[in-house]
Amino acid sequence: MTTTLPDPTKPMKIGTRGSPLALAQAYETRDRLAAAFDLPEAAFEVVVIKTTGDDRAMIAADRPLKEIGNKGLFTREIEDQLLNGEIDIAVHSMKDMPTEQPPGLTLDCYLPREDSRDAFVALEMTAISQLPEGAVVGTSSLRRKAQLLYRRPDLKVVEFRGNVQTRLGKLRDGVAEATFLAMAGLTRLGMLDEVPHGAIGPDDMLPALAQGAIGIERRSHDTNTAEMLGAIHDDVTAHRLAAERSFLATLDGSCETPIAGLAEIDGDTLRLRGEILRTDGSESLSGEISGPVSEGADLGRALAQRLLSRAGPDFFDWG
Ligand SMILES: NCc1[nH]cc(CCC(=O)O)c1CC(=O)O
Repeated sequence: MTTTLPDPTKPMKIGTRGSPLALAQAYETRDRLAAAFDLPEAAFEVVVIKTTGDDRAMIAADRPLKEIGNKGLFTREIEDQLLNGEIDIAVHSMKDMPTEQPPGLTLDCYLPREDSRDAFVALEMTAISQLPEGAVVGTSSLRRKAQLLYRRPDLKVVEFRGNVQTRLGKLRDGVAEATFLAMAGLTRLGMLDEVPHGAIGPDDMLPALAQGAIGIERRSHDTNTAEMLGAIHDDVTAHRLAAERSFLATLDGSCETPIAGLAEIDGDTLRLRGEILRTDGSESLSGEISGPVSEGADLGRALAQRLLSRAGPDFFDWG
């Protein structure tokens, strides 16, 4: 395929956070674009942008994410640079993306989705069921905490953040006996072999909506870039995310609310499973819906409304 870069005299600027996982996602995007258009690496520049979510003081290790108010926490500064024209595209983990984009920006390009499952990470165990009575588990995810306590009310959950090495260090130091990571993150970092883990299938625990998917955002009027992104866009991922993100949007959730779900496609049929929980894990409501692949967004809304109608008036009192 041939294309003109937004400005053929300058590299196309790919904006991303600076974490190892974010960089791996940006390089994957660059490599797919380079391959699709037979361009050299030098035709692209990866631009690292610091976000509020990367600010260590803001995100003190023991401060729960929900206190900080996380909608857009990892995206706002990147979107500002995109609107300013400092970068041409922004690469995001879809699981961290608010369900609506700011005016002027469009997010409709998805790379083929990686493994959507969670990984149970522990030094000598491979599944939640192996945790001894009363064990301590580290996670900062409200969803994982609620799902875990719903299954195992005997466990104790402590705040746990940091990169993969930091977390493994904490396990070795005995801060917790186990933690969770996304399989997609471990895979993209090439760390599946060095991190002891067991994959958690969706029948045992549903992942976060959009987990494992990368989305690429652009300026809405930048038709040249839109055309380029079309070459690396994955339609199957888009259909799955249409269902998952409309489910999430109807529940008005974000990555840090106890909502889980997964859409899968078999032939012409899309099957969406979803779960909402109380933060303390005392109650869980789950359900599923199936229908034509092309009606994913309607299915997501319908499943969300079904769960909402079953939830008591104070179910969403997430404090
Ligand atoms: N909320 C942080 C975050 N956002 C995306 C991923 C992993 C990669 C992905 O799900 O695409 C992670 C870390 C984790 O959950 O282990």
